Amino acid sequence: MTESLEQELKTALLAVRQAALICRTVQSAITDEVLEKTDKSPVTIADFSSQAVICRALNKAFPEDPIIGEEDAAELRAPENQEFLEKIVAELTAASIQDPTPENVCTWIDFGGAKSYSDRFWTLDPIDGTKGFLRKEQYAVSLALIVDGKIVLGVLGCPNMPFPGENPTAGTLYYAVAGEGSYALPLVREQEPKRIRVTTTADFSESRFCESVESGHSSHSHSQQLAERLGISKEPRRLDSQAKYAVVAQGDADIYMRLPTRPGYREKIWDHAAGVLLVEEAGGEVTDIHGNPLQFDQGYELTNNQGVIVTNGHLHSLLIQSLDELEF
Ligand SMILES: Nc1ncnc2c1ncn2[C@@H]1O[C@H](COP(=O)(O)O)[C@@H](OP(=O)(O)O)[C@H]1O
Ligand SMILES: [Mg+2]
Ligand SMILES: [Mg+2]
Ligand SMILES: [Mg+2]
Repeated sequence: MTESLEQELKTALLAVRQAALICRTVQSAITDEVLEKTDKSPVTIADFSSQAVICRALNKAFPEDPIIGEEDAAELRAPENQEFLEKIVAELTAASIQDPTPENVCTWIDFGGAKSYSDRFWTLDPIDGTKGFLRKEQYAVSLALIVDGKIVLGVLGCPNMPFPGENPTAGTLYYAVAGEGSYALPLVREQEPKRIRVTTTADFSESRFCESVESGHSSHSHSQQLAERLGISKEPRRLDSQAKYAVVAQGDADIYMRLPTRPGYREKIWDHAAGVLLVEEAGGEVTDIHGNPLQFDQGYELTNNQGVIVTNGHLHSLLIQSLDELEF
């Protein structure tokens, strides 16, 4: 292990595990506790609880490090959302988090309020795939450390991804360190991590791809066109969140396509950073739809990139070539 990142990895694994277990408790209990954000997307008690727990832990261990997180506490501070905030306090109390007063909870969430690039920062998606979370399907708690524009550490907590040999509800905790490979372990307990690797599939006719459940996040019509051109006949696997990166990293699919639904949308760094390192360290390749590397040194968005293409490496250049012929 890169000696200098040992403490970072330990802190990140502990925090993501704790947050993912809180999310699981909330998911099993609620269906309707949703706030609507200004962009109309949903956010739940679990999103806020997860961000609070992880930012609190990071701030304690690395007080100098900025955190670019998806959520902020502005709406929680509004008087009409006091009851909602109290529910977050109750979840954190039940999880034995120390001193979760309403004020502290808002402060912890807002530790994740950095917006711009710096030489060393964390990026956090407290629940990636909130829509999947609400459907009781896949979602992920995603945390990555970026140093000099390079992702050096990524942790992905996936409470609904089965770990081989464990009870299907055990969930999986994935992590990768730059230069050290990608690993999986059960979410519920300490165990020797298992190295994961991408497939060696080199033929599109034998390949399987995955994509978003939400056609508003990734164009299903374009991926279908592309699959026809390339002779991909297997049905796509549709699942929410960065669990798709994990699926490619552990060899359960060969490709993950995220094809733009509208030209102006820019991907958010917290939707990708941990997943990208997980796939790269498992031997795969990640670029945008033009074949350019994703640039994590632009702030909270991938300003210079459009869409995302993830493969086992063998299929990458042909896929990018075929994409060039489609209109976006
Ligand atoms: N038009 C769009 N194109 C691509 N991604 C989008 C999008 N609108 C929202 N998203 C992102 O899609 C993420 C979910 O990805 P997926 O569809 O793969 O599950 C959301 O993360 P959150 O659920 O954290 O808000 C959100 O950031
Ligand atoms: Mg969201
Ligand atoms: Mg997300
Ligand atoms: Mg999110």
